[in-house]
This record gives sequence, structure tokens and C-alpha cells, in this order.
Amino acid sequence: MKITDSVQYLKGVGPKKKAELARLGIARVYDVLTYFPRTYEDQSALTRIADLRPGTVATVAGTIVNLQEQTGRRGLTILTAYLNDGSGLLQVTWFNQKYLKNKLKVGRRVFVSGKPAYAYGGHGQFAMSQLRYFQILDEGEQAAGLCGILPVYAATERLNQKFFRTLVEEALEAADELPELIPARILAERKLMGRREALRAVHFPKDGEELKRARYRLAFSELYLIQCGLLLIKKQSQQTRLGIRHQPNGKLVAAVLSGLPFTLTHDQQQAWQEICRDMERTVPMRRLVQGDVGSGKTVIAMLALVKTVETGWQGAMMAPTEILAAQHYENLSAKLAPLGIRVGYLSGHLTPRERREMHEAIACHEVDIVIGTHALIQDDVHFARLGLVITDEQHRFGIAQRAALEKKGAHVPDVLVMTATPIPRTMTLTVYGDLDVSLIRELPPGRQPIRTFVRRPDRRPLIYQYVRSQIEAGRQAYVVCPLIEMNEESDLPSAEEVYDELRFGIFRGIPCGLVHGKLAPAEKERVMQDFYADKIKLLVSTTVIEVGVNVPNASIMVIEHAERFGLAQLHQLRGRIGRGSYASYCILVSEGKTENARERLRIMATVSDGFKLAEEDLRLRGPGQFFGSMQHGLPDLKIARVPEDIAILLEAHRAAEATLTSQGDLDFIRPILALQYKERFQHIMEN
Ligand SMILES: Nc1ncnc2c1ncn2[C@@H]1O[C@H](COP(=O)(O)OP(=O)(O)OP(=O)(O)O)[C@@H](O)[C@H]1O
Repeated sequence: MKITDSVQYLKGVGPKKKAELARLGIARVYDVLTYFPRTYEDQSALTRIADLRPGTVATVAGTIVNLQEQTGRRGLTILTAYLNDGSGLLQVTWFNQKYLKNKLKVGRRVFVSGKPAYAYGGHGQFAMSQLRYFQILDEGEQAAGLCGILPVYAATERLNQKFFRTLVEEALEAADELPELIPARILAERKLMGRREALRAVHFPKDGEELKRARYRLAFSELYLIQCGLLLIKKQSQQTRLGIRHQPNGKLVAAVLSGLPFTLTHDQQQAWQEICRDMERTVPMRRLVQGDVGSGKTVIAMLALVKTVETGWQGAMMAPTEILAAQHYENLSAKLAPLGIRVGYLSGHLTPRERREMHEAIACHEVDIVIGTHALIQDDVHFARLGLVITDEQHRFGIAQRAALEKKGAHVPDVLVMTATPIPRTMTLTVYGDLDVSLIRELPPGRQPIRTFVRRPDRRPLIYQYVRSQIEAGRQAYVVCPLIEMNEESDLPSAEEVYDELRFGIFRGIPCGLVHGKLAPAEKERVMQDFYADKIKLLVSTTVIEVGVNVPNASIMVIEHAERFGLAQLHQLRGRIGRGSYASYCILVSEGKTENARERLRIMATVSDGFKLAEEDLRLRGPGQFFGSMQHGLPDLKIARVPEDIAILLEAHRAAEATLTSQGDLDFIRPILALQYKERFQHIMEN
């Protein structure tokens, strides 16, 4: 049997099982080996029933001494088993899991893991339902008694734990032909377990120590290979692709700098210097500027655009929303047109004629800077001399789209990516390993911290009274709602309803506006313009204002149903205020029904630093959801977990850096990467 053979070569796998396995992504023998245990059951970590504590998760092994089945309302089946482990009785309940009926038998031993509560009625002292984990022990195990640590797989109704354990055991026989993935030098230096040994041990560890070492080794090699891939891509693109060598800063850049109504913060200066250094080299720049909301990234983008124009090239800046693109366009053309720089605007909403004219202007170098939305990456856009590409909020675009824009010119343009979603530093390694990073952590001076409060809906009259008083004092306000329009299925008030409620109610006599994604572009633009111009005082909106909207006079924001938003999103929304010198307030209105929602809002109210929030967010939601749409091009991790394995990630990164400087290691690693990660790195490699 070979590692690449189909699973049907393994004993006990017929067509049905094969199909079932395929649904779990297991097709070849190799996939069985990398179907890592979801968790382990450690015999030594069992709790005696007599020692259970209500509310504290525990694992119990006991023999079923009694079984009862009831049918509840609407045909709900309730199975109750009483377990005895010699120290006491535990009542375990399963709802609607009919298939268990034939499996649970008096006399069988089972493992259950969950939170016990005191039992009411019945015979047990404690009761458990909604188990975290449950397993019926096999006859053999029962006789022999269990020892050591057992792997627990994500099993299905038809493929149970016993099946997986046997399957893996058999697949392990083929593991001998698996080649090592890590250069011998690194293995030795770091005293890492060999690959085969680690695979064996991760499924069937002798003890906790061995399991730890095996997991470490496997997570390490997974992260290490990805890091090698990312670093190699970066190196290759730097070696083989000739970029544009921009001139040292000249009169135009100086004019823009001296025209700023403020001086750059230390972090802005540092980022700007890093960008200049990159742009003045022949190697194409690939830099990510990460700055918290309102930290002043736009100025840096503008300077970079001017620098490319000054050297005789064109700059393109792509924004994620129409509103933001329009805002950047207004802002930049107001500042740059007086200096003779021609700024153009390209969006999907131009008339065909306008669009054609803009395409021509871009192709004939009649515009120096183009600001736009996705329209910038259409096939029919050709730049005469594209020197710099800036993508704003890159995570919304994904690596593939960024690559499309980079290919718009005959030369390799410099690339600058701006993001206001602070990503914990270590995470940038996995996601943006191919980019250099500049950080703008510091906020411009004179900003007052935004004070954030969580309030229940019954306080809305008071809240809005306060908003009104702020508006009367000259400020502007945002009210953010999760939905656009009335929805029969949802009892959430929509932006439209709230808008009507407010403008005909408490804000009568005050100019109010409504903006959301379904408005016609011209209408959206008009409303935003009026808000920028302080003609609209209260803006009711959906999350369309989330990114980048900059109205320094707006100092108060009410977020309705705040529990509907994630931390990162709330932080982005909140970042719309506190952008001037006024004291700013953000009020999160929520009933906070679940504990998780309450915790999130509590964190929002106490943490204002976007980077810290991102870490909390990561902790609460886990990396999968955290990255969500950001995950383009990022290989799935099979065993490593980020952020939990951040220490391993850093080690892997260091090892990868060392690998790139050693020809021997590189020769070793290249074919492995080509084989293992070819498809996964495809979109990045195209870059
Ligand atoms: N060094 C500075 N000193 C004072 N004000 C500054 C400074 N840099 C930028 N600003 C001002 O701060 C505000 C926010 O800047 P900017 O819009 O560039 O932030 P941003 O980082 O792009 O924010 P977001 O992530 O929300 O888009 C703007 O009004 C800008 O003029």
C-alpha cells in the first residue's frame, strides 16, 4: 500500500465508507494520516462521579446501569442513561438522537464529558446533557481497561471512533515511505521529532509529553513550509522582477508636505521613510501600512502617489467602497490639482462615455493619479506608465485582485497596501508574509479618546436627547443600524425606520440624512456631500460608512443593536468619530442577550486600541472567523492553530528565514513546496 493510494485499499473501507470518508475530505491514505485527532481523552484525567462539581466541565467513565426512553412534546425523543463508576450515579440525557438507541446498552462502558448540574428528581446525584464529548467504549477496551491517551476524531454517525482508530493504525503502516519535510540541519538544531514518528505519536501518543512534542513538530513543519513559501515568493519577485526606481523626493513632495496643516506624527514619518526607501530602490516595493482607524494613513498614501507622479509615473489607488473612493478623490484633487497634478476618478457608476474618456486619459497619461473602486481592475483599463498601486483595506479585495491591479502596466509597479484592520503582528506573518510591514500605532496629537458606553434599548430617549444636545452645540452625529429596510422576518428596526422615527420625532427641525448600500449612487453621494458640508447634522446609516469616512466634526455615534456587529467592525464604525479635536462618544445600544455578546460589548467599552481589540477578537472568535473574507490565498492549517501556536509560528518564521540563506536547505525545500503547496500558493505565486 502506498501513501497516495485510495482509502479503499484500507481494510474495512467499502464503497459506502469511501463515499462517507470523501465527504470529510479523506480520499487517499495520506489524508487519513493527516486527519488529526480533534481532541484526546486522557484516562488519568477522569473525574469520579462523587467528585463532580456543578458547572465544572469534567470527563467521567462509567457503566450504564439503567436506560430510559421517553417521547416528549412534538415527538422529541429523550434518552436517559444512568452511569455508575463505583463512586456514584450520573444521569446523562440525550435529546433527539435516536440512532443512539441501539448503541447504548445496559452494561456498556461509556465516556462522557460535559458540565454537570445537580440532578432534579431521578436517581443520580448529578446530571449532564449537551455533552461536549461522548464515546461508547468498545468491547475490547472494556475488557482490557483503558490506559494512556486515546485519540478522538471528528467522527460521524456512520464512521465512529473505533473505525477511525483502526483506519489510522492501518494507514500508519504506509507512513514509512513518507519523506522528511524539514532539512536535517533544522531538525537537529531544534531537536524536532522526525515526521513519521510524529505522525504516529500524534495519533497514538504514549504519554502527554510525547503528544506535545509530536504536535509541536507537525505544527512547526506546517507553518515552516508556508513561511518558506511566502519568503521565497518575496525573494523571487525581488530578484526576477525589475521595478521602478523612483527619484529622491523633489519639489512636489516638498510642496505637499509643507502644505499640510499639521506635522507628521513620529509613526507617520517612519512609515513614510520606509516607503521612500522602498520606492527609490529598483526592487518593487511590496509594503503593508497598518494603522489604527484615524491614525492618518491617507496622508501617507497621498505622499506616495505624489512621489510616483514626480518621477513621471502614474499612481492608482483602489478603495473598497464608492463612498470612500469619492472621498479620497475629493480630498486628493483639492490638494493636488493646485500643484498641477491631474487626478481622475473611475467607478462603475460613471456613464459609458465618462468611463471611456477616463480610460483614454489613463492610457494616454493625461491623468497622473486615478482613484477608483473595483472598476480600476477591469480588463479594459490600461495605464500608460503605472508606477504605484495603492489598495486600501486590502482584505476586502484579496490577493488575486491586488495582483490584477499590479499587472496593469508594462513595468512592475510598486505596491502599497493600507489596512485599518489591525492584525496582531504575528498574524501578519501568516497572512502577509510576502509583504513588509509599516506600523502607525500613534494617533495624531490633540485627539480626545472616544468614550464608549453600553446602554439598554429602554434608555434610547435619554441617549437621543443627549445626541440632540451635542448637535445643538455644533457637532454632527451618526446613527448606525444593522439593516437597511423593514424586514418582516426580523424584529430589528431598520435604518429606514429609525430614520423616520428620529427625524419626525426627537430630531424634528434638525437636518437628518439616510445613507445605505441600496441607494442610487448619486443619492448616496449627495447625502454624503451634505454631511461633509455640515448641512446634514444627523446621519442614519448602515455599515456603508464603516471604512474611511472622515468627518472630523462628527463626535457622537449611536450603534443600534450593537451585538449584531463583530469587534473589528464596531471598532471601524467607532473610528468615524473622534477624528477631530472634540470629545467624542460612542453609545452601543444592546440588550446583550448572550454572554458572548455582553463580553464583546464590555471589551469595546474598555479597550480603545485597535491592536489590542484585534487580539481580543481573535481570542473570542478564533482565527477562522476572524479572517473570514481575509483568507484568500492563505492555506488552510491542518494542525497548527493561530493564534494559540504563535510561539511556534515565530520559530517557524525564523527557521524559514535561515533556510532562505542556505543553498542546501533551499534545494531541499523547493521540490517539497512545489509538490505540497503548488496549488495553494498559486494565487500568490502569480503575483
Ligand atoms: N499628523 C497628523 N496630525 C494631525 N492630524 C492628522 C495627522 N495625520 C492625519 N491627520 C488628520 O486625521 C484625520 C484622519 O486621517 P486619515 O483619514 O488619513 O486616517 P486613516 O488612518 O486613513 O483613517 P481610517 O482608517 O479611518 O480610514 C484626518 O482628518 C487627517 O487630516
